[in-house]
Amino acid sequence: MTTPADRPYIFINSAMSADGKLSTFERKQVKISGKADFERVDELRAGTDAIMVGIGTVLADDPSLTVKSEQRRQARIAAGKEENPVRIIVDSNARTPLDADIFKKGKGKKIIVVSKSAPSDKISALSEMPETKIIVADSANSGHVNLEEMAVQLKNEGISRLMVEGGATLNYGLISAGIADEIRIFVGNLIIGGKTAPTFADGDGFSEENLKKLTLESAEQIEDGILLTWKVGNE
Ligand SMILES: NC(=O)C1=CN([C@@H]2O[C@H](COP(=O)(O)OP(=O)(O)OC[C@H]3O[C@@H](n4cnc5c(N)ncnc54)[C@H](OP(=O)(O)O)[C@@H]3O)[C@@H](O)[C@H]2O)C=CC1
Ligand SMILES: Nc1nc(O)c(N)c(N[C@@H]2O[C@H](COP(=O)(O)O)[C@@H](O)[C@H]2O)n1
Repeated sequence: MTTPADRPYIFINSAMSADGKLSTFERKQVKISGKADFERVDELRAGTDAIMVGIGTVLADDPSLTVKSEQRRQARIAAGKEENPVRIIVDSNARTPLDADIFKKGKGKKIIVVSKSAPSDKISALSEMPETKIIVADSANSGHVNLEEMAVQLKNEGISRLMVEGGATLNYGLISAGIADEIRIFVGNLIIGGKTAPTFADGDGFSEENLKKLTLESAEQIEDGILLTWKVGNE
């Protein structure tokens, strides 16, 4: 059993529709938030040590996860940091495409977290990508990466503050592992619908006696949406 001191402070930032969806049934990136929220997310990115997504988001959206503002990148450099936070993909089977935007856009370190059963040829191909480190984590019972053990390894890499940008399955994995400390959700002014569209937290779901309790820290209107900030009760 690890303690919060053994791992980074982990917060999830997502944008969801008014009906709780992260994207459409086609699982393609949807513009949920506007310019003001985009700036807020960029500021959050610039203030973290690392940004993490699941392999599902890489395959669906191909994000670059870079800090977009030149001014914010320069401020990081002036503070003695890389211009982008470390970019991390949780990818048990080393499926990250070698032509993913994370490798093509922006400077800085990348970490791919794989499980011990990932194919060795795929691991070695990824490890040859520039500024890329492979972390091999234990497998959870599900066969996916053991997120708690991964978090300890990331702390040992010098990551103290970790921002997670989804998607639905990774969000649930972190919350159910009891290692998500804070959740920031921008609720946008649209309905996406669809029973197979990803929600903020998919996975198996909690039974009634195990529901995860949150404490509301703030609710702030941004343009036509609301930013909700919650602390997660992990005790
Ligand atoms: N609106 C928003 O803010 C955002 C929306 N999205 C949307 O979300 C969708 C993608 O979500 P989703 O498909 O759920 O993919 P995720 O990005 O959540 O990645 C899930 C994958 O991560 C890997 N993984 C490894 N270990 C674990 C673990 N212990 N727990 C959970 N996952 C693990 C698994 O694949 P493996 O076993 O192969 O490793 C799993 O399938 C897309 O439609 C995207 O557009 C995504 C981000 C933000
Ligand atoms: N904050 C926010 N608002 C939206 O409307 C979104 N669709 C997302 N999606 C996330 O942003 C990632 C794209 O990052 P890059 O621009 O490529 O750096 C995407 O993968 C989702 O994580 N976020």
